[in-house]
Amino acid sequence: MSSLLIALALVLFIVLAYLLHPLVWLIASLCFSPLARLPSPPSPSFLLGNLAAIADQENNDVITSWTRTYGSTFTYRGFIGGRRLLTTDPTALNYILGHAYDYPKPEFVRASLSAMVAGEDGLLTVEGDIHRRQNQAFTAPHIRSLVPIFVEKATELRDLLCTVVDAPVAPPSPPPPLASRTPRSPVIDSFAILRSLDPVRPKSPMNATFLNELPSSPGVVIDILSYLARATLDVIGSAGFGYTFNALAQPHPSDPINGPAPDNELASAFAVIFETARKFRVLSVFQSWFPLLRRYQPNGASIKAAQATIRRVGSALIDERLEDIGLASVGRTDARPRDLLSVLVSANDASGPSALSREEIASQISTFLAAGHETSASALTWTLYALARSPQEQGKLRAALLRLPDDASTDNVLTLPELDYVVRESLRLHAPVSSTMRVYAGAAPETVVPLSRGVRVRAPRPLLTWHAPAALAIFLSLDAAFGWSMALAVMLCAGVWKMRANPLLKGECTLDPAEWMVQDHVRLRRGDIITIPIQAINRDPEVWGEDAREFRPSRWLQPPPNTVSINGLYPRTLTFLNGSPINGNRACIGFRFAIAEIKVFLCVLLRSLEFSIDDDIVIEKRVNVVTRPFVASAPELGNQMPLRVRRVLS
Ligand code: HEM
Repeated sequence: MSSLLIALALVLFIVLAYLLHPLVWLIASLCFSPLARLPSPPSPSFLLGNLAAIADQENNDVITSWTRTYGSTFTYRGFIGGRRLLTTDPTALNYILGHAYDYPKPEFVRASLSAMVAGEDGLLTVEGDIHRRQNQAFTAPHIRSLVPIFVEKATELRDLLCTVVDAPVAPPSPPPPLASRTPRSPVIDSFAILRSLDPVRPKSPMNATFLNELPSSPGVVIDILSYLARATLDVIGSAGFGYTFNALAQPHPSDPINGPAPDNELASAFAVIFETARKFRVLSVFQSWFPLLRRYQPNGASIKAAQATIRRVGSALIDERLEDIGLASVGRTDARPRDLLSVLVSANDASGPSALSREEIASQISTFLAAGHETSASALTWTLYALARSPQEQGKLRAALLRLPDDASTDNVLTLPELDYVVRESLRLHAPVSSTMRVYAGAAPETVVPLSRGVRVRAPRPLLTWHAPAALAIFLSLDAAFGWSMALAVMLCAGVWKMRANPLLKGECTLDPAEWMVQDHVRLRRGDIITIPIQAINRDPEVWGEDAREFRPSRWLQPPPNTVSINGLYPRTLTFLNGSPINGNRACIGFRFAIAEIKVFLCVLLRSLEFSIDDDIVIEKRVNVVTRPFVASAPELGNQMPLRVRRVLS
C-alpha cells in the first residue's frame, strides 16, 4: 500500500513538475539571470508586468521615455515579473541580429506564427538548417517581372477610388466572377502603361464635368485602409501564388481587414486563422508559458476546417506549378510574370539533398500572405496618411511623378529620388512591424553581448554580510525555543518579506549612482528574451536628432552620419530588420517586393488623386503583429484610416 502511495506521489510530482516547469524556470531566472542586475521601470501588474505599456508603445511613446531614464539597454517585466532585455544600442542589435542562429525567435512567438501561417514549415517560423534550405530556394530575382501585376492592381484601385469620388453615393461596379487562377499579363518593362491608363483628367474648373473636381470640391472621405488591404491581398494572391482573390472587386465587404471576400474560400479560411491568431487574450499569455494550454482553441473546429481548405487549395496550386514546369520543359510556355510560388517550385530540385517537401512549399503560401499582405497595406496606408498630413510634401512628390516621361521605365519609377525619399521616410516613421523578439539559445549557458552605449548594472553586493550570521543566530534560537519546523517557517516568511522589499524584485530602479556601475557589455543566460523595438530605433533621437518623430523626406538627401550604425536591410532603419548576412540572416525576404509594390501604388494613385485628412480626426495606432490605425474618438469602429480623396486637376 505504502509503495503504491509513493508511486502515486512520484507520478503526481512528475506531472506537476512538467506542468509547472516554466514557472519554476521563470522564478529561477528572476533570481539567477544576469538581467536581474539591470534597471527596470516600475511594473504596474504582478501578472502582466509592463506588457500593456509595451503593447501601446506606439501611442504613449513609452520606450523613448524609458530610454531617457534608464539608458538604451534595460529590462522590463513580462509574465509574473519575468525580465526581458530591451535594447536600442546599435552594436548590441547588430550582434544579436547578426548571429541569427544563436538568437532565434522565442518558442512561443514561433508557435503563434505557425498557428497563423497554418503550418510549421513556413519561412517565418523555421530555424536552423531548415531555414537555410528554404532561404536558398527562395530568391528574389523575379521581383522586377512582377511589376506589371503591381501596376495592374494599383490601376484597378485608382479607378475604383475615382468611381467613388465621382459618384459618392453610387456603389462601385459589381464584381466580376471569381476565378481561382490569375490570368497573367505579359512582362512589360515600361511605365508607359501608366500614361495610357491615366484616367481622363479635367483640364480646368470651367471644363470640369464632375462637380467633385471643382477646386472648392470637398472630396469624399474614404476609409483608405480597407481599399488598400483589399488591393494588397489581390497583389499577394496574384504575384505570390497566382491566385485571384478578387477582393478589390468586392463592392461592400463587411470587414475588409479581418474578413475579406467572404465568398472566396481561401480568403475566408485565412480570415479565420488570422483573426484567431491576432486576438490578444490573457489566455494567450498563459498559452505562451504553458504549451499544454495551446491544445485549447476557442474555435478549434473552424480553425481545423480552415487549415484543411488552405492545404487543399495550396496543393492544387502546387500541382498547377508542376504542370507548368512540365509544359515549359517541352517548350510550351508563354511569356508571363512568374509568381513567387512558381519560382519556389521550379528552384526546388525534388531529388536534391536540400529539396523542400510538398508541405514546406505549401506553407509558403500562407507565409507570403501572413508576411506580405497586411504589412504592405499598413505601409501604404501610413504613407498616404503622412502625405495627407503634409500637403506640401505630397505636392512635391506628385509634381515629380507627373514629370516622368511618357516612356518611363520600371527603373525610372523605382529610382525616382522624390519617391524614394518619401518611401524611406514613411517606412522609418511608421514601421509596419513595430517590434520583434529574440531569445538567447547559444551553446554556452551564458554569453556576452557587446554594447557601444554601455549599460547600468547594479553593483555586486558582498555575499557574506552581517545578515548571514544574524539570520543563523535567529534560526538557532527559534529552533531551540519552538522546534526546527517553526523556525524554518518564520525564516521563510521573513525571507519573502525581505524579497518583496528588494527594489530589484519589485521592479523599481532608483538609479542611485552609488548603487550602479556602467558596463560595455550585457550578460545573458540561455533562455533570456530580448525585445527589439524596431519603431523606437527608427525614431531614436540620438540617431536622427530631436525632430526624429517628424515626417521630413528631405532628411534622406543627407542622413545624419550616426545613422550608418543602424545596419538595416533597408539602410539606416530596422524596418525590414538587419542587413547582416553573417551567421544566418532573418531579415525580411520580401523587402524588394514590398518596396516595388509601395512605389508603384504611390506612383499610380498620386498622379490622379489627392489625399487629405480632416483637422478634427486624430489617428492612433494599434499594434497586433502589424501596426494599424484607428480613430481615437471612435475606437469601437475598429481599424480605419478615413482620408479625404479628390481628383487631381491638371
Ligand atoms: C512593408 C512591408 C513589409 C515589412 C515592413 C516587412 C517586415 C518584416 C520584418 C521586420 C521581418 C522580420 C520578422 C522577424 O524576424 O522577427 C520580416 C520577415 C519576413 N518577411 Fe517581411 N515585411 C514586409 C513585406 C513582406 C512581403 C511583401 C513579403 C513576401 C512577399 C514578406 C516576406 C517575409 C518573410 C518570408 C519573412 C521571414 C524571413 C525569415 O525569417 O527568414 N515580407 N518582414
